[in-house]
Amino acid sequence: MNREFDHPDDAVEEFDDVDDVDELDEDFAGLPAPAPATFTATEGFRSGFACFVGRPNAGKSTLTNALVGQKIVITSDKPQTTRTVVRGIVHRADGQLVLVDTPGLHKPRTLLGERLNDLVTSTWSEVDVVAVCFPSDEKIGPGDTFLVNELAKVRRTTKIAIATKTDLASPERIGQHLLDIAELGRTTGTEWAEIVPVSSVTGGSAGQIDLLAELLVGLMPEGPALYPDGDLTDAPEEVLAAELIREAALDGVRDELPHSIAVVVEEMGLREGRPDDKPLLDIHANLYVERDSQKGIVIGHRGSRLREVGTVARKQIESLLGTPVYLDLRVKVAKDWQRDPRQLRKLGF
Ligand SMILES: Nc1nc2c(ncn2[C@@H]2O[C@H](COP(=O)(O)OP(=O)(O)OP(=O)(O)O)[C@@H](O)[C@H]2O)c(=O)[nH]1
Repeated sequence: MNREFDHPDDAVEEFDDVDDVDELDEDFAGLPAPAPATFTATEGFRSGFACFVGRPNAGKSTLTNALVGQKIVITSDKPQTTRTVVRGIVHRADGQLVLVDTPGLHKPRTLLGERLNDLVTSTWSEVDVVAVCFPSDEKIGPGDTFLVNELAKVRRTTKIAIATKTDLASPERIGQHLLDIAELGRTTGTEWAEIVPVSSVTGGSAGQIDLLAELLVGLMPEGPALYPDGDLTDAPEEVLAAELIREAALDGVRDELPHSIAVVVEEMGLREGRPDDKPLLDIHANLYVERDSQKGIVIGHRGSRLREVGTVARKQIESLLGTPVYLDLRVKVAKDWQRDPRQLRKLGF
């Protein structure tokens, strides 16, 4: 084994980038304060819950962020990145949409997989609309058919189909894809209320994100706003911070390692004794892996990788929460946590 990997704790101690904070104070303008809550119901105003489902990597999290207009859900090119149910809130003049982001439905191989699948199916019956995402650069496959068949059993919920990632496919391919989606609806007995092609990266009207928001709001029941103006998510800040750290840690790791990484924020609070105009948010987080060998990979040569992960995550957390952050990140081994009910509970599943 590489000797550097034997001293992960040195690496963790080296990771102390509080010095960066002064640098940051200068150009840190902060985010605008949230507007006061307005719960008054206007005639014709609609509000409700929608959730995106689809095979792993279908683009659900990216779509949630595009609709909300800010990154509140982590994304990655590793399948099955999404674990927690984070709600994004879309504010429009004609209504409010609360988006529930669910993990991808897949054949469970571990206890974690089973729990995630249960979470998905119970969400479907509680929301107003389920939107199934079918990536336009991939053919509809057995996984999609399995999912839509399962969804068909949830009778009352309105279903729509979204052809995601249209920027990655030719117009002909998109046309065929839309026909295939309609056909899948027929063979599974699912009535699509809408079939909408979108791209989350194209921007402007060509991406059709705004059109999707309008259609979704139109499918919601009439009712007052459910969340105050300006709220973009109701996920606790600890969860958002942990997710951003996990996202940074996932970048560049391969094989089974992505699934072995879990992050828990142990402590988070404003540092005492700081001047009002120079606050500092202390975050102490543990990054869990399943085996000793994985610890070395995450930490990297003399802690270089962990430092990089910490810096990327810290910047993302700062931009989301609007406060300079001191991030203390430690790597720990929770042996085979994906298969161990006690460990799963501890890690929040
Ligand atoms: N080109 C392009 N890439 C996209 C688009 N939407 C998502 N992606 C990419 O596709 C990959 C998967 O996107 P996610 O949003 O994480 O997918 P997901 O369905 O939430 O994935 P799980 O968490 O595994 O269920 C990421 O690399 C995204 O950047 C899109 O509209 N266009």
